[in-house]
Amino acid sequence: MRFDILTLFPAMFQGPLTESILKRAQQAGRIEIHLHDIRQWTTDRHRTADDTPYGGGAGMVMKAEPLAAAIRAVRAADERPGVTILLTPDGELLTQQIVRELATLPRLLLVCGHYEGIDERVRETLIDRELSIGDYVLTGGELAAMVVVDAVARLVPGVIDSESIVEESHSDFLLEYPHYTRPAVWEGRAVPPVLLSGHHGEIARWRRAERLRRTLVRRPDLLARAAAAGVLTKADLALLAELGW
Ligand SMILES: Nc1nonc1C(=O)NCc1ccc(Cl)cc1
Repeated sequence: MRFDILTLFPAMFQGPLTESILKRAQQAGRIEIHLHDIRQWTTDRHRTADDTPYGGGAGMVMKAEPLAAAIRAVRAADERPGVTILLTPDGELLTQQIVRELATLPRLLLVCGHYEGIDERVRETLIDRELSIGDYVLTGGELAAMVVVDAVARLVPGVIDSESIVEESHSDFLLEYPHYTRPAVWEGRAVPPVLLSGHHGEIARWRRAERLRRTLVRRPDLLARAAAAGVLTKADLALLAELGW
């Protein structure tokens, strides 16, 4: 899978995309990440990528010409079809469902907005989808783009071991079960005995029950979505009834 990131601050991506899992995934050729500095497509001496807003008001707006030229040039750089996404607070809220959908694409172009916004005419003509990583405002779209790359790349085959993807939380709307490792007792707190029992069926039932209980307590909204999606079994519903759901 190929990721193209269009940004005014390519240097911000050193670190998250050049370390650990994403670094290994790139070295293994599972994913490609190309960074593009939007200023490369400015045409004036001052390399102007933003300007004051029509109608007045504070802040600056990203100019249409350089951004549009950058998007068109980057799209043309690879024949694989891609979806062009703007990261912005007023986009569709990113969920694991959307991440899974994006991970099936051959290519993603991520446009990192900045300042007060980008010229609306670029959004109308060149942006396919607008995504937000949450209801808060960042200084720009770069961190959001890193989040999208991280979440999507980890679902690309071969990037992480496939069994941990199957079990992961939010894959079926439910939160994760609690995890433990050695020592068996830490500061007087013992690991739940069932996990040391070797009874794999009981362990699986305990873990499922913990996922349901935690989701009920922490994210009842997700539980409702799980029910609506039909991913709760009769045993789940019976247990949830005991928990008062
Ligand atoms: N929350 C978020 N989820 O995705 N992006 C954000 C975010 O705050 N971006 C800052 C920002 C600011 C201006 C423009 Cl034009 C675009 C993006």
